[in-house]
Amino acid sequence: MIQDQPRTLYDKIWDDHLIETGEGGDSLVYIDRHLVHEVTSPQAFEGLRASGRRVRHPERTLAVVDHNVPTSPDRLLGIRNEESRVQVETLEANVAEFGLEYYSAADRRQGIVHIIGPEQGFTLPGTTIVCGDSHTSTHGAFGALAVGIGTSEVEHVLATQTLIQKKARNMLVEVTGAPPAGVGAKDIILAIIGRIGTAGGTGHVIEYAGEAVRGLSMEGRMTICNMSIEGGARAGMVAPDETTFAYLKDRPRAPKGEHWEKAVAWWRTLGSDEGAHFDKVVRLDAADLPPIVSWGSSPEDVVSIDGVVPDPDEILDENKRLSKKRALEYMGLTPGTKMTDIRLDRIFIGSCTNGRIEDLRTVAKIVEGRRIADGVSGMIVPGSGLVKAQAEAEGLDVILKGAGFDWREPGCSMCLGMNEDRLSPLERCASTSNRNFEGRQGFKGRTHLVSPAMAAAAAIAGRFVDVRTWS
Ligand SMILES: CC(C)[C@H](C(=O)O)[C@@H](O)C(=O)O
Ligand code: SF4
Repeated sequence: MIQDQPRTLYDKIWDDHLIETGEGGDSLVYIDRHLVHEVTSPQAFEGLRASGRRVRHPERTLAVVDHNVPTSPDRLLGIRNEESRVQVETLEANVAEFGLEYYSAADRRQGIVHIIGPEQGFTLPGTTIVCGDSHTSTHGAFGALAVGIGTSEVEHVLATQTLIQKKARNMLVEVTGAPPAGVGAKDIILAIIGRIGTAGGTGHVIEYAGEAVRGLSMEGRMTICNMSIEGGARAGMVAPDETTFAYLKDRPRAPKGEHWEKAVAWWRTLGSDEGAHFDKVVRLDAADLPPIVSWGSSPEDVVSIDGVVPDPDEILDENKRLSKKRALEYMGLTPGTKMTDIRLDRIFIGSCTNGRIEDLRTVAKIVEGRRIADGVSGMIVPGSGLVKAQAEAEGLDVILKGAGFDWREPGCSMCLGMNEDRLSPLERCASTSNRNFEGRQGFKGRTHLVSPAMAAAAAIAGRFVDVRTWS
């Protein structure tokens, strides 16, 4: 390791955690934090049991239920769906057996795994964080190296607190300018994925930089890093700064007193050095970025709100043309249709992409004193119990319910419909989540990925609208 070479944020965290590199580049990396949820952990715990192992560092592990929990007000009475109930009960038995800290559905700190980590100060700059979940990239917003892992790797981390990885390449996404009113983090990341495609970040860790990223709150940075995986990247990161420190200060698991001062001093050194090498660089100007809406069944299928449904016949590559044609068919859309003419049946506001307090404030501001359009139903699922409590303390729930939204308990919910929150076949939904795959929100359901502002305005108008000019 040549220390005087300029290094990126990713290089620095990698070097700090590297234990050993073997043949072919396989490296053993130390893992500081491990988040666990009910979907990807059962076989991992089973593996530990089978080999008679314990969890190496229970204090570095935090477990929560999120994917399978109902979001209805009566959810503590029990889970009706057998599969979901078994998954939750299995996690509960495992955390008890292995002595892990766990937030159950009855705990007000419970929520989506990628929302509770930052909220508790479990997610910290300069750390390595893993979770058996692809959207672990969210935590990179804090200047952490956060990667999603598979179930066998979950077992490996539980048993050893290490992980085998190959070092990825460095990619810089620089977002200049300040976005116009009504345009935010979600539009920025959708635009980036639209530009680079779902494979654009393959083999890379993306660092997001530039004025527009610096200007974002931690919530906005999390939204961007969250969807790095949708752009194919291993992880996404933002160098920590004053915004990061202000967010983390006094969080339950953040360092305190003298330790805090020392930590901040170290965190300040983590940013990429001047002249550090990036293997790939992408630049985007946010200054004239329009609100972005997805039209197809991949997060790269995006278009400006003032655009039209694209015509796949114009695509030269045959495979791509056929796949985009199929996407349009699935979505029930015709090329040339103005995006603002697309009518909606459902609105879903939530998920680890946009289920945080800032998102709910944005929505409340837009819908205050108005009503959801006739024939449209809207559901708001706070990302965690603490987000919900904060929203209620601010009176947002009253505004949202007053507008006709269903105000739910926290969880992943209709982001992927592992609980009973699902679209019916052919229902069209404006969703603040991150994936618009076929069937993602319910069999034959049609998902359009949008920002919280767009979802709110679309709920009122009953169709997509240009939130820059809509009032
Ligand atoms: C269930 C889980 C493994 C999955 C993921 O890894 O991302 C889910 O969170 C998702 O968003 O599709
Ligand atoms: S909210 Fe959606 S994307 Fe996030 S962890 Fe849950 S299912 Fe995955």
